[in-house]
Parts: sequence; C-alpha cells; structure tokens
Amino acid sequence: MPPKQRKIAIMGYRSVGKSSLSIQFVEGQFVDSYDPTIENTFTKATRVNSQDYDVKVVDTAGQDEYSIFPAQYSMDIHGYVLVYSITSMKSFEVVQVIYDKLLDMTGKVHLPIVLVGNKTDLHMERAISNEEGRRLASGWNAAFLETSAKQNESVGEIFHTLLLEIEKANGNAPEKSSCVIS
Ligand SMILES: Nc1nc2c(ncn2[C@@H]2O[C@H](COP(=O)(O)OP(=O)(O)OP(=O)(O)O)[C@@H](O)[C@H]2O)c(=O)[nH]1
Repeated sequence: MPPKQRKIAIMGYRSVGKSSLSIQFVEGQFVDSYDPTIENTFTKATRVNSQDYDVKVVDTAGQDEYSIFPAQYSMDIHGYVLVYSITSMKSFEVVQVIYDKLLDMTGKVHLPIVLVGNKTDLHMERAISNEEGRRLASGWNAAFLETSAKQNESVGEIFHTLLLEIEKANGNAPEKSSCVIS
C-alpha cells in the first residue's frame, strides 16, 4: 500500500514544549534551549498497523487566549495535537480556548485530537493532575497522553495515536483483536 499523506498541527500556549515534542519525534533528540517558534514544518515517515504514513508536522507559534486563530490551521489539517504543560495552569486554560476556536473555525463538531500534558519529568512542579487532563480530553471525545519531550516518554505515541484517531474519523475503525466468547 502506498503511504498516506497526513498533515498534523501542534498547538498550545508558549513554551509548553511543542517544538521539543516535534523535534523529539522527528529527530529523536532533545535540545534544552528555548527559541520561540514562528512556524516550522517537519516531515517524517512512520508506520502504524502495517500502514505507511508520510507525516507533515506543523509546529505553530505559541498562542494565548487573545491570539487570533490563524485561519490556515483550520484548512487541510487532518488532526491536531493540543499541548499544555503539567506545570502550568495558564497553559491548561489556553488549550481549552484553542479547542473552542478550532471548532468555531472549522465548523466541525468533532476533530481528531490528542490532548497532551507535557513535562511529566517536572513532577515536583505539577499543577494539573493526570485526572484533570483525562477528564478534559474525554469531554472532547479526544485521546489523552502525558509526555516528557526531555525524557522521550510517550512522544512517538502522540503521533501514532493521532494517526489512528484520523483513521477513525475517516470511518476506518481500528482492527479489533480477536474476542473470546466464554
Ligand atoms: N523539563 C522539561 N522541559 C521541557 C520539556 N519540553 C520542553 N521543555 C523546555 O521548555 C522550553 C520551551 O520548549 P519549546 O519546545 O521551545 O516550547 P514551544 O511550545 O515550542 O514554545 P513556543 O515556540 O514559544 O510556542 C525549553 O526550554 C525546553 O527545553 C519537557 O518535557 N521537560
């Protein structure tokens, strides 16, 4: 089967780790420096459930609640990674504003989304519990993961989960594991 082309946008408040997650996924490294992003696009070939994908990851500029939602992110994007930092209540609030704007701009009621709580290595500074993140995602009918770009924890899973969410939204249900009737 030829690879499927997928374009994914990664969005969230400033400094939550959007670039670090993108770079960790694409290049397998963590660069401990902070360079605010305007916009970057990364590409990576990956494979999920025996299907090859060419993934374009659009790493967007950090948003806050007052930012005007860039219209181009409501078009030709297959799915979204919405990131907050588990150390920042502000970033958790901003991700909810971004979600509302996203539904508004796309005019859709459901979008393939993975909500990501990043920076789990900073557990002493945790401000958002795992449960709070999970509850927010489940209200959106979205997938949820906690990650550390620094420790490369669950980073690949973000993109693999989102590719599966996109398949689901396209009506391709994941293969069921054989069930045992007892
Ligand atoms: N401890 C820790 N630091 C992280 C992690 N991910 C990112 N950082 C740090 O957080 C800062 C911001 O990371 P970026 O990846 O530039 O964040 P961003 O969301 O792309 O920022 P903007 O481009 O401003 O929107 C940098 O100093 C990173 O090194 C993580 O998982 N753990």
